[in-house]
Amino acid sequence: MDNLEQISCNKIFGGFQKVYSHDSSELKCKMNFSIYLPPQVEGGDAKLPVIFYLSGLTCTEQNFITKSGFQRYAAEHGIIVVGPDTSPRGVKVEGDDESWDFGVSAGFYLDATQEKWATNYRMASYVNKELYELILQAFSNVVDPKRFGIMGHSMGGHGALVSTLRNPGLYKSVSAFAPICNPTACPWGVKAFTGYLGEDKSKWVEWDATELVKKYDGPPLTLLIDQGAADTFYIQKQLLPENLVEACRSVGVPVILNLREGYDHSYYYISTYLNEHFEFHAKILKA
Ligand SMILES: N[C@@H](CCC(=O)N[C@@H](CSC=O)C(=O)NCC(=O)O)C(=O)O
Repeated sequence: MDNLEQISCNKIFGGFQKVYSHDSSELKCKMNFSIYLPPQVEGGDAKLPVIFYLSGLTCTEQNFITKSGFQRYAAEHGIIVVGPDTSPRGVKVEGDDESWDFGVSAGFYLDATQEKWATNYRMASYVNKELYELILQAFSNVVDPKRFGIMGHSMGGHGALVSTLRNPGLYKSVSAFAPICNPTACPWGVKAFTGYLGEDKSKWVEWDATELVKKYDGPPLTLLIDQGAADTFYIQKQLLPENLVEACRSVGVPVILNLREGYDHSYYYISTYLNEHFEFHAKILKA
Protein backbone atom coordinates (compact mmCIF):
# COMPACT_ATOMS: atom_id res chain seq x y z
CA MET A 1 0.00 0.00 0.00
CA ASP A 2 2.69 2.40 -1.02
CA ASN A 3 1.92 6.08 -0.56
CA LEU A 4 -1.86 5.68 -0.74
CA GLU A 5 -3.15 9.25 -0.93
CA GLN A 6 -6.68 10.60 -1.29
CA ILE A 7 -6.87 13.03 -4.24
CA SER A 8 -10.56 13.93 -4.17
CA CYS A 9 -13.78 13.16 -2.32
CA ASN A 10 -17.29 14.18 -3.43
CA LYS A 11 -20.61 13.26 -1.83
CA ILE A 12 -23.04 11.77 -4.34
CA PHE A 13 -26.28 9.80 -3.82
CA GLY A 14 -25.55 9.61 -0.11
CA GLY A 15 -22.14 7.97 -0.60
CA PHE A 16 -18.68 9.24 -1.46
CA GLN A 17 -16.89 9.21 -4.80
CA LYS A 18 -13.18 9.20 -4.05
CA VAL A 19 -10.02 9.15 -6.12
CA TYR A 20 -6.73 7.90 -4.70
CA SER A 21 -3.18 7.76 -6.01
CA HIS A 22 -0.57 5.18 -5.06
CA ASP A 23 2.82 3.89 -6.19
CA SER A 24 2.26 0.77 -8.25
CA SER A 25 4.90 -1.93 -7.96
CA GLU A 26 3.55 -3.79 -11.01
CA LEU A 27 3.53 -0.75 -13.32
CA LYS A 28 6.44 1.09 -11.68
CA CYS A 29 4.69 4.44 -11.66
CA LYS A 30 2.16 6.47 -9.72
CA MET A 31 -1.42 5.46 -10.55
CA ASN A 32 -4.85 6.87 -9.80
CA PHE A 33 -7.91 4.76 -9.09
CA SER A 34 -11.47 5.66 -8.14
CA ILE A 35 -13.61 4.10 -5.44
CA TYR A 36 -17.28 4.77 -4.72
CA LEU A 37 -18.32 4.05 -1.15
CA PRO A 38 -22.13 3.85 -1.03
CA PRO A 39 -24.13 5.11 1.97
CA GLN A 40 -24.37 1.57 3.39
CA VAL A 41 -20.69 1.71 4.48
CA GLU A 42 -21.65 4.15 7.24
CA GLY A 43 -22.31 2.34 10.49
CA GLY A 44 -23.19 -0.89 8.71
CA ASP A 45 -21.85 -4.12 10.16
CA ALA A 46 -22.21 -6.11 6.97
CA LYS A 47 -19.37 -6.09 4.46
CA LEU A 48 -20.33 -4.99 0.96
CA PRO A 49 -19.79 -6.47 -2.50
CA VAL A 50 -17.37 -4.79 -4.90
CA ILE A 51 -17.53 -4.27 -8.67
CA PHE A 52 -14.41 -3.37 -10.64
CA TYR A 53 -15.14 -1.22 -13.73
CA LEU A 54 -12.55 -1.22 -16.52
CA SER A 55 -12.68 1.71 -18.95
CA GLY A 56 -11.93 1.83 -22.66
CA LEU A 57 -9.36 3.35 -24.99
CA THR A 58 -8.48 7.01 -24.32
CA CYS A 59 -9.99 6.93 -20.80
CA THR A 60 -8.65 7.57 -17.33
CA GLU A 61 -10.39 6.69 -14.08
CA GLN A 62 -12.42 9.88 -14.60
CA ASN A 63 -14.66 9.00 -17.58
CA PHE A 64 -16.87 6.48 -15.81
CA ILE A 65 -17.21 8.42 -12.55
CA THR A 66 -18.12 11.71 -14.24
CA LYS A 67 -20.20 10.54 -17.24
CA SER A 68 -22.11 7.35 -16.45
CA GLY A 69 -24.16 8.21 -13.34
CA PHE A 70 -23.43 4.74 -11.93
CA GLN A 71 -23.38 6.07 -8.36
CA ARG A 72 -27.22 6.08 -8.28
CA TYR A 73 -27.30 2.29 -8.81
CA ALA A 74 -24.31 1.54 -6.60
CA ALA A 75 -26.05 3.44 -3.79
CA GLU A 76 -29.36 1.64 -4.42
CA HIS A 77 -27.75 -1.79 -4.28
CA GLY A 78 -25.08 -1.05 -1.67
CA ILE A 79 -22.15 -1.93 -3.91
CA ILE A 80 -18.61 -0.50 -3.75
CA VAL A 81 -17.25 0.35 -7.22
CA VAL A 82 -13.54 0.55 -8.07
CA GLY A 83 -12.18 2.04 -11.31
CA PRO A 84 -8.52 1.77 -12.30
CA ASP A 85 -6.80 3.84 -14.98
CA THR A 86 -6.29 2.25 -18.42
CA SER A 87 -2.47 2.16 -18.70
CA PRO A 88 0.70 3.09 -16.86
CA ARG A 89 1.17 6.88 -16.59
CA GLY A 90 4.24 9.07 -16.69
CA VAL A 91 6.64 6.38 -17.88
CA LYS A 92 8.15 7.21 -21.22
CA VAL A 93 8.26 4.24 -23.57
CA GLU A 94 9.24 5.10 -27.12
CA GLY A 95 6.08 5.09 -29.28
CA ASP A 96 3.66 5.13 -26.35
CA ASP A 97 1.93 8.35 -27.48
CA GLU A 98 1.88 7.91 -31.24
CA SER A 99 -1.70 6.62 -31.47
CA TRP A 100 -4.83 6.62 -29.35
CA ASP A 101 -5.35 2.85 -29.56
CA PHE A 102 -1.91 1.71 -28.37
CA GLY A 103 0.39 2.73 -25.52
CA VAL A 104 -0.82 5.41 -23.12
CA SER A 105 -4.54 4.94 -22.30
CA ALA A 106 -4.52 1.63 -24.16
CA GLY A 107 -2.95 -0.95 -21.88
CA PHE A 108 -5.45 -3.66 -22.93
CA TYR A 109 -5.46 -5.18 -19.41
CA LEU A 110 -2.76 -7.71 -20.33
CA ASP A 111 0.84 -8.33 -19.24
CA ALA A 112 3.14 -7.38 -22.11
CA THR A 113 6.01 -9.69 -22.99
CA GLN A 114 7.84 -7.58 -25.58
CA GLU A 115 10.97 -6.11 -24.05
CA LYS A 116 10.11 -2.45 -24.59
CA TRP A 117 6.73 -2.78 -22.87
CA ALA A 118 7.20 -5.64 -20.41
CA THR A 119 8.53 -3.55 -17.52
CA ASN A 120 5.54 -1.23 -17.22
CA TYR A 121 2.65 -2.56 -19.29
CA ARG A 122 1.37 -5.12 -16.77
CA MET A 123 -2.24 -4.04 -16.44
CA ALA A 124 -3.55 -7.60 -15.87
CA SER A 125 -1.33 -8.15 -12.85
CA TYR A 126 -1.99 -4.60 -11.70
CA VAL A 127 -5.79 -4.94 -11.74
CA ASN A 128 -6.23 -8.57 -10.70
CA LYS A 129 -3.46 -8.79 -8.12
CA GLU A 130 -2.08 -5.46 -6.94
CA LEU A 131 -5.19 -3.28 -6.97
CA TYR A 132 -7.42 -6.18 -5.90
CA GLU A 133 -5.17 -6.77 -2.86
CA LEU A 134 -4.93 -3.06 -2.12
CA ILE A 135 -8.73 -2.79 -2.01
CA LEU A 136 -8.97 -5.84 0.25
CA GLN A 137 -6.41 -4.39 2.66
CA ALA A 138 -7.10 -0.65 2.63
CA PHE A 139 -10.88 -1.08 2.79
CA SER A 140 -10.98 -4.31 4.82
CA ASN A 141 -13.56 -2.84 7.20
CA VAL A 142 -16.19 -2.48 4.44
CA VAL A 143 -15.26 -4.92 1.64
CA ASP A 144 -16.52 -8.51 1.46
CA PRO A 145 -13.57 -10.48 0.06
CA LYS A 146 -15.85 -13.20 -1.30
CA ARG A 147 -18.08 -10.96 -3.41
CA PHE A 148 -16.20 -9.28 -6.25
CA GLY A 149 -17.68 -8.71 -9.70
CA ILE A 150 -16.28 -6.94 -12.75
CA MET A 151 -17.63 -4.96 -15.69
CA GLY A 152 -16.18 -2.77 -18.38
CA HIS A 153 -16.54 -0.97 -21.67
CA SER A 154 -14.95 -1.70 -25.05
CA MET A 155 -11.24 -2.41 -24.35
CA GLY A 156 -12.29 -2.54 -20.70
CA GLY A 157 -15.20 -4.86 -21.48
CA HIS A 158 -12.68 -7.25 -22.93
CA GLY A 159 -10.48 -6.71 -19.89
CA ALA A 160 -13.40 -7.68 -17.65
CA LEU A 161 -14.07 -10.87 -19.63
CA VAL A 162 -10.42 -11.92 -19.79
CA SER A 163 -9.79 -11.10 -16.11
CA THR A 164 -12.70 -13.41 -15.22
CA LEU A 165 -11.85 -16.22 -17.61
CA ARG A 166 -8.13 -16.28 -16.72
CA ASN A 167 -8.75 -16.16 -12.97
CA PRO A 168 -11.65 -18.55 -12.30
CA GLY A 169 -13.61 -17.58 -9.19
CA LEU A 170 -11.83 -14.24 -8.61
CA TYR A 171 -14.89 -12.41 -9.95
CA LYS A 172 -18.31 -13.97 -9.31
CA SER A 173 -20.14 -11.84 -11.89
CA VAL A 174 -19.09 -10.28 -15.18
CA SER A 175 -20.71 -7.99 -17.73
CA ALA A 176 -19.52 -5.79 -20.57
CA PHE A 177 -20.70 -2.85 -22.65
CA ALA A 178 -19.62 -3.04 -26.30
CA PRO A 179 -16.61 -5.20 -25.50
CA ILE A 180 -13.86 -6.05 -27.94
CA CYS A 181 -14.76 -9.74 -27.94
CA ASN A 182 -12.24 -11.39 -30.24
CA PRO A 183 -9.09 -9.22 -30.35
CA THR A 184 -7.06 -11.73 -32.36
CA ALA A 185 -9.54 -11.14 -35.20
CA CYS A 186 -9.98 -7.33 -35.21
CA PRO A 187 -7.65 -4.44 -36.14
CA TRP A 188 -7.45 -2.96 -32.60
CA GLY A 189 -6.51 -6.32 -31.13
CA VAL A 190 -4.04 -7.31 -33.84
CA LYS A 191 -2.22 -3.97 -33.40
CA ALA A 192 -2.12 -4.20 -29.60
CA PHE A 193 -1.21 -7.89 -29.41
CA THR A 194 1.55 -7.54 -32.01
CA GLY A 195 3.01 -4.64 -30.05
CA TYR A 196 2.65 -6.02 -26.52
CA LEU A 197 2.93 -9.79 -27.13
CA GLY A 198 4.95 -10.07 -30.37
CA GLU A 199 4.33 -11.88 -33.65
CA ASP A 200 3.74 -15.38 -32.22
CA LYS A 201 -0.05 -15.76 -32.47
CA SER A 202 -0.05 -18.84 -30.23
CA LYS A 203 0.58 -16.37 -27.36
CA TRP A 204 -2.33 -14.14 -28.39
CA VAL A 205 -5.03 -16.71 -27.65
CA GLU A 206 -4.11 -16.60 -23.96
CA TRP A 207 -5.50 -13.05 -23.89
CA ASP A 208 -8.53 -13.42 -26.19
CA ALA A 209 -11.95 -13.86 -24.52
CA THR A 210 -13.43 -15.79 -27.45
CA GLU A 211 -10.54 -18.28 -27.31
CA LEU A 212 -10.38 -18.44 -23.50
CA VAL A 213 -14.07 -19.22 -23.05
CA LYS A 214 -13.66 -22.39 -25.11
CA LYS A 215 -11.31 -23.69 -22.41
CA TYR A 216 -13.08 -22.24 -19.36
CA ASP A 217 -13.14 -24.73 -16.54
CA GLY A 218 -14.09 -22.64 -13.49
CA PRO A 219 -17.21 -22.05 -11.40
CA PRO A 220 -20.50 -21.61 -13.30
CA LEU A 221 -20.60 -18.23 -15.00
CA THR A 222 -23.08 -16.30 -17.13
CA LEU A 223 -21.65 -13.59 -19.41
CA LEU A 224 -23.80 -10.48 -19.90
CA ILE A 225 -22.86 -8.64 -23.09
CA ASP A 226 -24.46 -5.39 -24.20
CA GLN A 227 -24.02 -3.90 -27.67
CA GLY A 228 -25.38 -0.80 -29.42
CA ALA A 229 -26.55 -1.70 -32.93
CA ALA A 230 -25.53 1.74 -34.29
CA ASP A 231 -22.05 1.64 -32.74
CA THR A 232 -19.59 2.47 -35.54
CA PHE A 233 -16.90 0.28 -33.97
CA TYR A 234 -19.36 -2.64 -34.03
CA ILE A 235 -20.22 -1.94 -37.65
CA GLN A 236 -16.49 -1.74 -38.48
CA LYS A 237 -16.04 -5.22 -36.91
CA GLN A 238 -13.75 -4.14 -34.09
CA LEU A 239 -16.00 -5.74 -31.46
CA LEU A 240 -17.32 -9.05 -32.91
CA PRO A 241 -19.74 -10.08 -30.11
CA GLU A 242 -21.25 -12.79 -32.33
CA ASN A 243 -17.90 -14.63 -32.30
CA LEU A 244 -17.94 -14.72 -28.50
CA VAL A 245 -21.56 -15.87 -28.40
CA GLU A 246 -20.81 -18.67 -30.87
CA ALA A 247 -17.80 -19.77 -28.79
CA CYS A 248 -19.88 -19.73 -25.58
CA ARG A 249 -22.62 -21.78 -27.18
CA SER A 250 -20.10 -24.32 -28.53
CA VAL A 251 -19.00 -25.13 -24.97
CA GLY A 252 -22.26 -24.50 -23.09
CA VAL A 253 -21.23 -21.34 -21.22
CA PRO A 254 -24.39 -19.25 -20.70
CA VAL A 255 -24.26 -15.88 -22.46
CA ILE A 256 -26.77 -13.05 -22.84
CA LEU A 257 -26.27 -10.65 -25.78
CA ASN A 258 -28.51 -7.59 -25.72
CA LEU A 259 -28.44 -5.69 -29.01
CA ARG A 260 -29.72 -2.14 -28.50
CA GLU A 261 -31.33 -0.58 -31.55
CA GLY A 262 -29.99 2.89 -32.43
CA TYR A 263 -27.39 3.14 -29.66
CA ASP A 264 -23.73 4.03 -30.28
CA HIS A 265 -20.47 3.41 -28.38
CA SER A 266 -20.70 6.38 -26.03
CA TYR A 267 -21.46 6.99 -22.37
CA TYR A 268 -24.99 8.10 -23.42
CA TYR A 269 -25.55 4.45 -24.32
CA ILE A 270 -23.77 3.04 -21.25
CA SER A 271 -25.76 5.21 -18.85
CA THR A 272 -29.02 4.08 -20.49
CA TYR A 273 -28.46 0.40 -19.63
CA LEU A 274 -26.23 0.59 -16.57
CA ASN A 275 -29.16 -0.10 -14.25
CA GLU A 276 -29.67 -3.51 -15.88
CA HIS A 277 -26.01 -4.38 -15.34
CA PHE A 278 -26.14 -3.40 -11.68
CA GLU A 279 -29.25 -5.55 -11.24
CA PHE A 280 -27.49 -8.46 -12.93
CA HIS A 281 -24.43 -8.16 -10.68
CA ALA A 282 -26.47 -7.53 -7.51
CA LYS A 283 -28.52 -10.66 -8.09
CA ILE A 284 -25.36 -12.80 -8.25
CA LEU A 285 -23.29 -11.00 -5.62
CA LYS A 286 -26.14 -10.90 -3.12
CA ALA A 287 -27.45 -14.44 -3.70
N1 LIG B 1 -10.55 8.33 -30.99
C1 LIG B 1 -11.74 8.77 -30.42
C2 LIG B 1 -12.63 7.65 -29.92
C3 LIG B 1 -12.18 7.00 -28.65
C4 LIG B 1 -13.33 6.28 -27.97
O1 LIG B 1 -14.43 6.18 -28.46
N2 LIG B 1 -13.03 5.73 -26.80
C5 LIG B 1 -14.05 5.06 -26.05
C6 LIG B 1 -13.61 3.66 -25.79
S1 LIG B 1 -13.25 2.81 -27.31
C7 LIG B 1 -12.72 1.26 -26.87
O2 LIG B 1 -12.06 0.97 -25.94
C8 LIG B 1 -14.32 5.79 -24.77
O3 LIG B 1 -14.71 5.22 -23.77
N3 LIG B 1 -14.10 7.11 -24.82
C9 LIG B 1 -14.23 7.97 -23.67
C10 LIG B 1 -15.54 8.65 -23.51
O4 LIG B 1 -15.68 9.37 -22.49
O5 LIG B 1 -16.45 8.51 -24.35
C11 LIG B 1 -11.42 9.77 -29.34
O6 LIG B 1 -10.25 9.92 -29.01
O7 LIG B 1 -12.34 10.41 -28.85
